[in-house]
Amino acid sequence: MLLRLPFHLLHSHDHRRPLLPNTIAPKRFNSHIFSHPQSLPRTVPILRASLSPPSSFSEDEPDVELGRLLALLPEEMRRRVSEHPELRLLIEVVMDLGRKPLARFPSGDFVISEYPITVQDIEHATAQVGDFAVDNRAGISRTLHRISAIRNRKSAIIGLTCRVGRAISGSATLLQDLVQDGASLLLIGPPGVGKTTIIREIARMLANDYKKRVMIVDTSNEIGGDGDIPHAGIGSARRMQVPNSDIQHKSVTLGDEEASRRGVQKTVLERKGPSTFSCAVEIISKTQLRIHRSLEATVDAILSGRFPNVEVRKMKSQEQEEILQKGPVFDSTLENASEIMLDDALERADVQTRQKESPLMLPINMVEDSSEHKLPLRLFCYGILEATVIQAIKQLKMNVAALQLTDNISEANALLSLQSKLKKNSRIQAAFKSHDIPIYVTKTSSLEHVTKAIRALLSDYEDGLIVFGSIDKIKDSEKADALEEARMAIEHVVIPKGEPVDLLPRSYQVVSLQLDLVRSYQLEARRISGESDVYHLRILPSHYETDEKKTSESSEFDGEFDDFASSNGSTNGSVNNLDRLPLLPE
Ligand SMILES: Nc1ncnc2c1ncn2[C@@H]1O[C@H](COP(=O)(O)OP(=O)(O)OP(=O)(O)O)[C@@H](O)[C@H]1O
Repeated sequence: MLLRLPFHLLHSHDHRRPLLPNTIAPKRFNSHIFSHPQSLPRTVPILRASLSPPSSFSEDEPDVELGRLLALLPEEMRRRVSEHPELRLLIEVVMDLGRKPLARFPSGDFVISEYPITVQDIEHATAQVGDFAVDNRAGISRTLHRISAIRNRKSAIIGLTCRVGRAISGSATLLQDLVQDGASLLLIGPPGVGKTTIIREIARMLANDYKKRVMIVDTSNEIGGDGDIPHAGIGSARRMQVPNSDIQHKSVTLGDEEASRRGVQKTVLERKGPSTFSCAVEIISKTQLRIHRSLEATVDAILSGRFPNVEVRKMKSQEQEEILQKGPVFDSTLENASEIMLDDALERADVQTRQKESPLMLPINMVEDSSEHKLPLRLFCYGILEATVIQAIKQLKMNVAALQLTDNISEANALLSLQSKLKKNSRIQAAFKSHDIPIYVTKTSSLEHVTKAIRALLSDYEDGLIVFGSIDKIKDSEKADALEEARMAIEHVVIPKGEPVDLLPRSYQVVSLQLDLVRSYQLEARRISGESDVYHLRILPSHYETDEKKTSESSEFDGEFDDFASSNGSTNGSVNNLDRLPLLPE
């Protein structure tokens, strides 16, 4: 099995790339590579694993392993943490120079000492761990603990995060069938959600339960533990250490240089070929996952602004209750698979954080329905009261969710207008015509006529005469290009340099997609009309106040109808002949 990040999803830890409105990229993605020693490029099938633990699993008693981590602390701090009632659930200890040390538990942070961390405290800790590799991580021999360093500008260590590592049998239970399918899996999740733990467990299952020859390429010794003898948590899998993780990642990472080159040239990143991974797993919490069975379809969907189809998997609540009743289990001494530590509060916090932070993480309710999700028909009304339309919808006894009113042309699938009003407004006609949006007119705005109009419109829709906007007709690659161009401009110029950027000219619909992306970064943009129905977007940095912005605010189209009607000079005069519009039967 090969676990790697695909080109289009892999970013350095601090890159943020929201692709959907109201979401921010996860803080980081991690990758680990497993490969079969005899046939490196091929993926190795992962078979269904039984849940029974291997006979010999634990390197040492869990308390002994935890003790090795606590030994990094000065004595008084060690005593305070050891007395904590949730000691066995300890997640990590944070020691930052000049600050009070913290112990992180699922229930929250615990201040270990009122005295700030000194240089001596940090030296005491670092003296007991192995060498820090280029990724700034070190371990403690024959344990799964991981120590990450923060350095100052002169490279001296000024902060440590001491993460407790545990081998947990059953942590990969929810992925059994995927493991069995043998597909390449991409695991995505925010820090500390349990990716490493799952990968370790998959390796153990493969090696011990299925007698596969498994080689773990262990980037920072997180999976097999530090030292030359791997931790028992990987079972009989073998482990290959990586001397320089920089080189390993350069096969898979889009470097900053390359990224800025692309940004400057306004070329784009798109899915050029098949993904390395057939399937992706978003780890929402220790008890909940989202499966993207076709990673390619997910990426295509997100790039084109649609919601991907996902499968949500949760541990059964009964199982959770049993676990909670039994109490959390600290380490690999688990007797059966259901004994996985659960903490409700932690889990809820995980879900909430992720909904805010990740481009792939969609609101739960949206995700769960996404496979049956049917888009509503969006109607732009002109010269007809909204109340009349709503009444008509009621009269037709149709599902209100199936038809929505919009005052944004870029979203509309159809225009319903009073004939006399439309005749007088050539700009609206031209705007709808240029966007290839069908126009329906009624002679009066009475309920009867409006109802008939909507009935006719719906029947055309069902017959396929109205499509979901012409945006659907645009090639996915064009949408992907445009979105990537906007993202690059935002992340490489607008945000870091505080400068406005003009994007390449695009069709109105594509510019609308770019505008949505810009707004998801809480930035503003102006849609500027060019020749023959071509527009381009100018992305403005936050707090960008110039005469140009003020002028553009008053004169350029920002997607709202009124602005458009008053400013779209390019379509002025190209009046559609109203007589050729479909006039609804009275
Ligand atoms: N199923 C589980 N039950 C209980 N504890 C778990 C479970 N999975 C992981 N943990 C614990 O949660 C902590 C974080 O796990 P892990 O290091 O695997 O996360 P990660 O996603 O790989 O983190 P990072 O992104 O920071 O490398 C560890 O202390 C681990 O022991």
